[in-house]
Amino acid sequence: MLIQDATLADGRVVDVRTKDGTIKTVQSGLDPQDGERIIDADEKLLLPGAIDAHVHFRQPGFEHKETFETGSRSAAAGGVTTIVDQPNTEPPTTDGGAFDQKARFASDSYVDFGINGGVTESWDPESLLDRPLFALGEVFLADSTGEMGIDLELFGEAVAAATDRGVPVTVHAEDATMFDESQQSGDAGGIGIEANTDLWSAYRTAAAEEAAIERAVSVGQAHNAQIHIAHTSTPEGIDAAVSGGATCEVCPHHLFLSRDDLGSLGTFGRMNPPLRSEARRQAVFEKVADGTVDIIATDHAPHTETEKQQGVWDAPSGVPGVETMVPLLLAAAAEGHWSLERVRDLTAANPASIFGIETKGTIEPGYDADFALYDLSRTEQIRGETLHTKCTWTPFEGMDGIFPELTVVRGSIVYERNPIAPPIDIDIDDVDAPSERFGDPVGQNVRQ
Ligand SMILES: NC(=O)N[C@@H](CC(=O)O)C(=O)O
Ligand SMILES: [Zn+2]
Ligand SMILES: [Zn+2]
Repeated sequence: MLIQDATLADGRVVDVRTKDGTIKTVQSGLDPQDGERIIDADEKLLLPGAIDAHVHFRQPGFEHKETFETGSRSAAAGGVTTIVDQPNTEPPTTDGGAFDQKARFASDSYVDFGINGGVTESWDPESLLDRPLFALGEVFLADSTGEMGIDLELFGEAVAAATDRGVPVTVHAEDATMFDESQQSGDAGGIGIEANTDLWSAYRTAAAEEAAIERAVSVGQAHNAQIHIAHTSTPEGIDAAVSGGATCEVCPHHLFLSRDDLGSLGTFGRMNPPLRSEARRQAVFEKVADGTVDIIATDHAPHTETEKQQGVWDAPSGVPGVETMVPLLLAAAAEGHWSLERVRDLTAANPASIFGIETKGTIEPGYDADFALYDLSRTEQIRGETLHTKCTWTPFEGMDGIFPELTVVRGSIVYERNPIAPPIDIDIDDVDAPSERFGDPVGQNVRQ
């Protein structure tokens, strides 16, 4: 494949030649070779495929919410070429057998994947850590979907066991003893968007996140472990992670939404950790823009609309996001909030280097040919009904996004927005949405 005249995040306009799934050459003025597929990028933006280090694709156990097939199509259509699945499935990924079973399901994936292992009282560290885990995590220090919360003693044992094997640990850091129970007697409102979900934000306090992060990083330091704090939602939490020697991630919902949005989102804005005050959101945004935060990951946590149509205390926690992460970040870049290089680093280069995925995250010779092409002049409004996840809704409905035209995984086109030759059985005049096409599910485990 030869991609001609692509603009990289640093502004260089280059040709990119791939061969056998790998980037061969990056320079301008390359001549096409016999039989080579040529893609004219027309100076559109070519980003390394995003690595979303935090998704819940729900398989096995909750296939009505998502599967590797549907979740990875959503990833591909959002410019994400590697996803990392979390362990709160059924069975939970807490032993070698459960890991192997999940790995078989994951072979349906359109994009590359990593599989995390989880910790519960009944986990089997021997067999689990024997498998090619992406990371141990997310290790839940408080209950979230799946009720896998554990105490600090078990956390310490888990960190020690993972570190022995050179495996990084990702942490869901909230301290349930610091939740504000008094909120439970507040006016809960109705169901779904009528629910008073601000109570959820008031209940799972910012202080509970900061305290749990402080504890997690100190356990990490005691064991000389590699700790990554998942979905930090507060500036205090980010500072605690960074000063404690951990890396941290921020999710698009904590970057673009706040408690001020809960009036219209209701339970569709309930997740863990919860949405924070607008002032905290802005401070988190600043820390992403200035490079304090290491990565953006989505915590893509689909639940059906029916499941969300409950009261504030009964609806499940979590929102989808794998398809809208890069589009939202690029739209914000187009508005001048951060550079394209920042987007590239937060979504590709940094996750690759933090988790030691040596062949991904960079458009340079020798790396995997994972990338996506974007037309920065084509901002559109995000619509839940056009996304490819099983989840029919998005908390980002109506917000600006810049979606990819083309997504490539190890040299294979997995998603094409406006195929140059439309499929013959579709009359292009009959479709009002842009036509699009998926390639084959070529996904492989990034750890062998
Ligand atoms: N974030 C959430 O609110 N929910 C996640 C679990 C998690 O990441 O805590 C889910 O699996 O639904
Ligand atoms: Zn979590
Ligand atoms: Zn999660």
